[in-house]
Amino acid sequence: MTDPHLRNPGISLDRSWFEEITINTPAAEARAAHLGTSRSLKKEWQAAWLVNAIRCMDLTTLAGDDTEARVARLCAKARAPLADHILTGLGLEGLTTGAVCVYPTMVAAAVKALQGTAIPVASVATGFPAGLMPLPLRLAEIRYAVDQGAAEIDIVISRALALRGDWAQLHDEIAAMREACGAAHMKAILATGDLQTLSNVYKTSMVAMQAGADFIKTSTGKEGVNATLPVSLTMVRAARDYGARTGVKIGFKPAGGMKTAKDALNWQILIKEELGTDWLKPDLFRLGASSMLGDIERQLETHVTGRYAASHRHALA
Ligand SMILES: O=C[C@H](O)COP(=O)(O)O
Repeated sequence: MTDPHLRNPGISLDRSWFEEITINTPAAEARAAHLGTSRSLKKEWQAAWLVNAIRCMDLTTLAGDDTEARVARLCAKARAPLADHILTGLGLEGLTTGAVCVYPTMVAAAVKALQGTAIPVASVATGFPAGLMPLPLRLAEIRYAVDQGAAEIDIVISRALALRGDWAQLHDEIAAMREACGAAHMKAILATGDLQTLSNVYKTSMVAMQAGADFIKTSTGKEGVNATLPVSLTMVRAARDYGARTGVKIGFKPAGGMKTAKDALNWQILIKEELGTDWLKPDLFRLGASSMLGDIERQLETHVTGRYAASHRHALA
């Protein structure tokens, strides 16, 4: 993240901010469906929004067979996300992704591969993706990733605490994680596919922000259901409510299962309509995705050349 001042100091747990809240699921679903159809973007605007999606992308690899060589290739893509002729055709230079996101043991390789750039390395931590490790080990993993050079830490919350409404312990855990992050910005992954209701999503979002999360993030990419628009709407409204009470701007990161340029547009429309254009920058918005860049690159190539490109030409990410 480029602006070190954009931090959320957090506050003590205050249940009155969320305890009485219930989210009307059909209304949230209807609003989300409307967002996807409400705008038809003109070609130039569409290209500009797709370029912005790249700027805001946490280009991710989180696979059991990750290697330093794969991470190095991913970092090369983060440095130069579009082929030269597309970049030139768009009249751009110096475009990079928002960050690269990897497992803790891959942070050093990513830092090395990104030397000489301002691209931050984000690391998942705290027993990603399930988070089912003793708290001291989860905190030690954060410190390890920071020590390796991660500038951003994507923690996972304890779903069991959220599901049984143990907000005090959830707040304490997340606050301890925030402290372990030190200067690294903290994104709190709620794993919303595990949280059962949108009301739980709202409450958990609020507790994570009260505990000091700089960003709230939907999913690990490993739950049965990952980023959806109704869940995202619920989370950004919680972020808006937290901002109205505290004056602190919280970032939002949808992640998991987003693969298309259309997804990139839909989520940006959601952010613009709910939080405003101020949020459409890497300090406050990230798209977490391992396989969305290829489709965006194809769409931008079509825009520049007027011809549709075959998918094999943009194989990585
Ligand atoms: O944080 C990012 C997600 O893990 C990426 O999920 P994905 O592989 O479904 O794009």
